Amino acid sequence: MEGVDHLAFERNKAQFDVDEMKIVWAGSREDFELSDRISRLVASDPVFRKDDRAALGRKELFKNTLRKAAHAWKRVIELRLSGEFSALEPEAYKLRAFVDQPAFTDLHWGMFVPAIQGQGTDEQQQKWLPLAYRMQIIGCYAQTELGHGSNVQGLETTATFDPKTDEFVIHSPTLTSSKWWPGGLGKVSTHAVVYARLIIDGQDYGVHGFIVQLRSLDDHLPLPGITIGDIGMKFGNAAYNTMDNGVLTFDHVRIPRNQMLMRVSQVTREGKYVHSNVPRQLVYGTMVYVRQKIVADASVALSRAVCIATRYSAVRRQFGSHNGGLETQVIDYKTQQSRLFPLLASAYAFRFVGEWLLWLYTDVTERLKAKDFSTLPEAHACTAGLKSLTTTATADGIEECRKLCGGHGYLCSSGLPELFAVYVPACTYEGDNIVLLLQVARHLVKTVSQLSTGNKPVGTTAYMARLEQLLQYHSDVKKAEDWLKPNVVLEAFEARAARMCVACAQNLSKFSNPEEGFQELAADLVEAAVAHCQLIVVSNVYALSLLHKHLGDFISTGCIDPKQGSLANEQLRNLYSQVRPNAVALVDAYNYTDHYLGSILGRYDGNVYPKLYEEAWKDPLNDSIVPDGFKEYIQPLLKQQLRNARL
Ligand SMILES: CC/C=C\C/C=C\C/C=C\CCCC(=O)SCCNC(=O)CCNC(=O)[C@H](O)C(C)(C)COP(=O)(O)OP(=O)(O)OC[C@H]1O[C@@H](n2cnc3c(N)ncnc32)[C@H](O)[C@@H]1OP(=O)(O)O
Ligand SMILES: Cc1cc2nc3c(=O)[nH]c(=O)nc-3n(C[C@H](O)[C@H](O)[C@H](O)COP(=O)(O)OP(=O)(O)OC[C@H]3O[C@@H](n4cnc5c(N)ncnc54)[C@H](O)[C@@H]3O)c2cc1C
Repeated sequence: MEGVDHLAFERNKAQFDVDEMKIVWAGSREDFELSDRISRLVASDPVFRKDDRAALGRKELFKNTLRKAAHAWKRVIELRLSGEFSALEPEAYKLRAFVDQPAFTDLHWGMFVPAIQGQGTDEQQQKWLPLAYRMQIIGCYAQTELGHGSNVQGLETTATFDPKTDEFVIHSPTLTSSKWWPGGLGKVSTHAVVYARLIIDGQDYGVHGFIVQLRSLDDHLPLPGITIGDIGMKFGNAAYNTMDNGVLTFDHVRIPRNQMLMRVSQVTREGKYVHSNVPRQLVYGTMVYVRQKIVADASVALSRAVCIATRYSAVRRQFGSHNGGLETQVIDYKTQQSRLFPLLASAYAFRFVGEWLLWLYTDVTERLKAKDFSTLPEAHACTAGLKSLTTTATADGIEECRKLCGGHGYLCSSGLPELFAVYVPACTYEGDNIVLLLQVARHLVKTVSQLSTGNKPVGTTAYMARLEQLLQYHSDVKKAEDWLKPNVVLEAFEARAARMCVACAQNLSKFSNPEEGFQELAADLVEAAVAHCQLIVVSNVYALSLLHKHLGDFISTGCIDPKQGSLANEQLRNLYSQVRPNAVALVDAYNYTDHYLGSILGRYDGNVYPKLYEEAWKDPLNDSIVPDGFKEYIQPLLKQQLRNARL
């Protein structure tokens, strides 16, 4: 029934202050009030309706996205939500909160602007950022090519310095050098930060960033030498098809020398390459920035799915009726709890580890300003590893939430198929998850190999300083509640990670060619990297469900024995019983509006069945009782069969 809270009985079970938890989830009271205000504004604005996406064709879908993005920008300005331009991140997130589907603005604010901020000189920032902030130009991040994405050093686009004219000539020498994938590129962006091989006097200086105008600011047509378009439909129906991921080729396009991003390296008027003594990897800085953002995004995406699955699990009843009484809520089944509650915990864990990663990223950014590069390897390893870990867990978690909702989870009106289709490329973009874990593994093996030189590991590898102790470690857990002691859990995760890293390092040492060994042992190295990254999350937040899931590692590395593993599982069941009365309240704390969730199963009021039934009839297929095509194709067949039967 309308207006009745079918989940009130669940909300009354909460054993904590939901309003306080809303502040914790938002990060601060100010952030809560801002996000609450924006979400309600969006929910009440018909321009931001989401229920029509599945029925729109690609062109209408895209046009509608442009309309939403333009309206969102206008509303951000009207409502004075646009903070000081220096505080850019909220800009990007405010717009994303309004548009709430992939759009060119993601890459304008999320990559084009940060690339200029991070790799542009002060003069270049003063010239280009005001144009970008006012959206007088629209930018994208054009790095990936048809032939190379993971291997940035393999990019083929060239930027050849012409000393006669003081210009770079940007060119696509091969088909595989075509820029391919950049979001916002296909139909909207007027400019791009293009990553290309810097060539001076025949010498290749590797990949650098260049600001290139792509389209006229008058008629939006591609400039001379530029061929540009969309790469075509992607996974899912609406999903990422609201984004114009593009293809771009250059035919000897000339740009002024001062459009090479020159904070890290410079080219003088005379054509001299100057590389101040900073790590060349600073050219990758934008990717590091986005990877840490993606960890925060993971907690949002996973919490949306968990909110839907938790509320529906509390509404859904199946089996268990006695004497005509109510059937059992599926959330009370231990199997449902063992699948759902670890995801509920993960959403919170990723939210908090994302805060920690933002601190780490901010710290390394400040240090870089002071030419202190000491924590750059740690920042790269943590952003790469946590981006990989959280996006894999979130993509798998959204699919698990669909399954937790049974058949109705497969309906578009559950919100889960769209959420999954929009989310899963996160395992690939901003770095393929395996490639990134291999970067972490390199960092770990290097750390272990340097221990013998007296090099003291710091940051998230500090536990390696206690290697002797960790290699002797065996848990002294004797009863289930021992697993509630944070230090007991932490030591087990440290020992597991240390032993897996050392085992890899020892096996690598058997190879005369280290690179060959690394390739041969890559699968083991990835597992060791996962163990290390899970330790980072655990040391910042949570554990037991991970320990249970990876029990094989803990037992095979001798950290715990099977009995202790079963005690952990026993403790996990006890914890599920403690979570159960708080489950609905814990997802209420995300403070998501029904509009934002876009899910009938996840409705705040739990009024699922009437709304599911109502929604079905809105499907265009129900516009007619006899569907188009039936009389044309099926009825003749039926009649023919009937005639044959009478013969
Ligand atoms: C507000 C909105 C927020 C976000 C936007 C919204 C949504 C996002 C949606 C879509 C965005 C998607 C955009 C993209 O996908 S952009 C393209 C992304 N592409 C990649 O991520 C490419 C992945 N590949 C790489 O990063 C590199 O190729 C590599 C795998 C790291 C290898 O690089 P390479 O130069 O060959 O280096 P190595 O030889 O492996 O290592 C040499 C040395 O360098 C160190 N290193 C590597 N990378 C970094 C780094 N980023 N920072 C610091 N140091 C780095 C590496 O550890 C090694 O060090 P040693 O000490 O061992 O020598
Ligand atoms: C939705 C979406 C949006 C995107 N937006 C942008 C954008 O705005 N700008 C941009 O520049 N790019 C963008 N990209 C491109 C994206 O960054 C790349 O696709 C990503 O970096 C992966 O690279 P790849 O496609 O070359 O994968 P590949 O590296 O070809 O991966 C294929 C397989 O090879 C494996 N592999 C590759 N190298 C190794 C190795 N050394 N060892 C072991 N296994 C390996 C991978 O693990 C994977 O299983 C986007 C991509 C998507 C899907």
